[in-house]
Amino acid sequence: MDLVTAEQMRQLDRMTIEKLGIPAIALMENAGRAIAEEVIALCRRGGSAHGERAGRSGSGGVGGSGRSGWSGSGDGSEDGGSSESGWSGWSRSGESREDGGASGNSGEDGAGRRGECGPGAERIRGGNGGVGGPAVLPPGFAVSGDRALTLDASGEHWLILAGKGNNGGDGLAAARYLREAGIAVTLVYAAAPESLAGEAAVQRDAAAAMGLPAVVYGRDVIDFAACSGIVDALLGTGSAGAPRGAYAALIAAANSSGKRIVSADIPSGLNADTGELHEPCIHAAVTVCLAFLKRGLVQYPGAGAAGQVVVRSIGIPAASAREAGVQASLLTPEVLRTRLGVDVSRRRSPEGHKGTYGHVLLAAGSLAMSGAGLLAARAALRAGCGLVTWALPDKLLPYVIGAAPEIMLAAAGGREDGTWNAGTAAEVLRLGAVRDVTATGPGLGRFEGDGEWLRMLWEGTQGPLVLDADALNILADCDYSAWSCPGRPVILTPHPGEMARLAGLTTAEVQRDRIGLALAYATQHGVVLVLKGAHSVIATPDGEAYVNITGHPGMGTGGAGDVLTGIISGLLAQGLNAVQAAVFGVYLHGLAGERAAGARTHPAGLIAGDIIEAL
Ligand SMILES: NC(=O)C1=CN([C@@H]2O[C@H](COP(=O)(O)OP(=O)(O)OC[C@H]3O[C@@H](n4cnc5c(N)ncnc54)[C@H](OP(=O)(O)O)[C@@H]3O)[C@@H](O)[C@H]2O)[C@@H](O)CC1
Ligand SMILES: Nc1ncnc2c1ncn2[C@@H]1O[C@H](COP(=O)(O)OP(=O)(O)O)[C@@H](O)[C@H]1O
Ligand SMILES: [K+]
Repeated sequence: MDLVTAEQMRQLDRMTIEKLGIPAIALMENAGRAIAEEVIALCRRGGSAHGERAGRSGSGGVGGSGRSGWSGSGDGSEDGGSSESGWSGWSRSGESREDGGASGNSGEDGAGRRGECGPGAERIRGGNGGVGGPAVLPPGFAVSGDRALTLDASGEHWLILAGKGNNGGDGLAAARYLREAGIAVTLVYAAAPESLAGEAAVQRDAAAAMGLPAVVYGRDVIDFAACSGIVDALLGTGSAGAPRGAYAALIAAANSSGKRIVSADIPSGLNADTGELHEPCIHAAVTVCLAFLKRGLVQYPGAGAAGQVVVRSIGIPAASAREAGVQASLLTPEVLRTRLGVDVSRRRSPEGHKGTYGHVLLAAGSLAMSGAGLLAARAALRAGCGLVTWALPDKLLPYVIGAAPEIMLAAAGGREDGTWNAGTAAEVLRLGAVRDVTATGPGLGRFEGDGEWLRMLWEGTQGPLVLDADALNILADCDYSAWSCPGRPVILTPHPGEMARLAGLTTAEVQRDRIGLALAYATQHGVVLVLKGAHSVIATPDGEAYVNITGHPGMGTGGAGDVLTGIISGLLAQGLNAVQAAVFGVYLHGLAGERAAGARTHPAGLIAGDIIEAL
């Protein structure tokens, strides 16, 4: 599933309108219809404002998954839902929605019988809901109605907050479909209706011609208390900066009404590219994202304001995304399989032996932080590599003998107090020369001459090099652009604090636009970059980015990152290339974290070792 910026979205609109000749008003009609269908689906579910949002962030409950409420229907992308890798949160429009969903325009019931359960079909065939329970219909002729746009006996009354741009136009189109579905609507114009132009003005006139009641902010009384839900069509991808004037007032009133809010495209007040929340910003129960997923909807804090995100097709071909230079994707098993060529089933050859699956050299740990090395080494083995050698300071070795009997230990020298020193570089290089991957950083600590130590590894390591934790802090203190590079891949796995040091920014600046920063850093420095944290971003040297949504807040626990280093290294040893290993490693790490959190009495009890055991 592609992730677009507002500018890319404008380009995709233009390409569709100019190259395919699809009129802009047709796209707006599709948008309006999609929004209306999702409102109706929400009404059917009967979700309360807070109930829906609890689903989205349902990670706090016992066994909850951090993405349990995501149900993007995946139109406009190549991704179908797949549960085989625990990806049950996403489902393709109309294929497997459990809610009788919006998108299920097929008149298909939960058992997959076509044409038998849609309200239209029931009426035409005389109904089957009478005394005695559901009748078994004979096979044969059937007709189904437009179930996605039908809501019987609704008693619903929705306010449609409309801005004066195309986002407002989408909302006005949705209002007509809602009215058709039997839902009472009142249009609330943020600006004088006469100020609307283009397609939005066409929608205004169509709504007026249908006799939809309308009020105007600043002129009329707006009764939020009387409505049952709100469509937020104030600001979309054309918004700039914090909402002003009437827009700000309407957003604040909508939020404080406590009513269910369905946002058109993005919650008004959200930066569509970065996920930054302006003040005020709509807090939606559902966001009906049009055509392509906007980057801001997957980056926090924006991801927290969007509620359940549903991506709906409006007639812009999915394939045009690559043509428009879109280089970011949501990480799904489908992307792993098709775009990255990863065997997500992790098949093993029946003839395979430990030599088949590669050998990791891990240079990590020191007396006070030996656990970091142990976690990374064990995680590499659990990721499936054949052998792990853990290089560590001589003085540490006696203390870890037997801690994990599967791991081979190699004393690398170091100081009397069990820490590393610059002189160990030659030994680490010697050990690494006959292994498939070298990883370093967890529990490494800082030491005199560590910059030169890392330079020797950087320039001398022939296989893939994974740097985490203190190795990143060392790197941040070096001008490594001057270091020679033997042409092997480097994977950096910073958390936001480490990223801030690497990029010379504050942590807040790092978090402001994680996708943009990760892409810029990876391409500038020629590295694969894993920017960790909720919705980790993986960026490649050739300018692709992947956003991972597996994981759990319970993973905010010491050592969870060391486990990731081990997993990525273990996958590299098995022959995955650097991008595959980084992306799949992050995905598996998150999945294991979810499983581990689910296995605890409370997810807060999760510790890093649990993630390893859940691999
Ligand atoms: N074919 C198409 O075109 C398709 C379009 N689509 C839909 O269009 C949306 C994009 O529409 P858009 O480009 O018209 O911009 P939009 O988000 O409505 O906002 C612009 C208006 O807001 C105003 N405004 C801006 N910032 C503001 C602020 N801070 N505070 C207050 N006001 C502010 C600005 O006012 P101005 O600055 O000009 O005075 C202007 O009037 C997109 O998200 C999707 O929903 C899709 O359906 C696909 C097909
Ligand atoms: N809220 C969250 N959702 C998903 N993953 C998370 C969350 N919080 C932390 N993680 C993951 O846990 C790991 C923590 O890594 P890090 O901060 O380096 O820990 P440490 O340095 O203690 O090993 C990262 O992979 C991060 O993406
Ligand atoms: K909006």
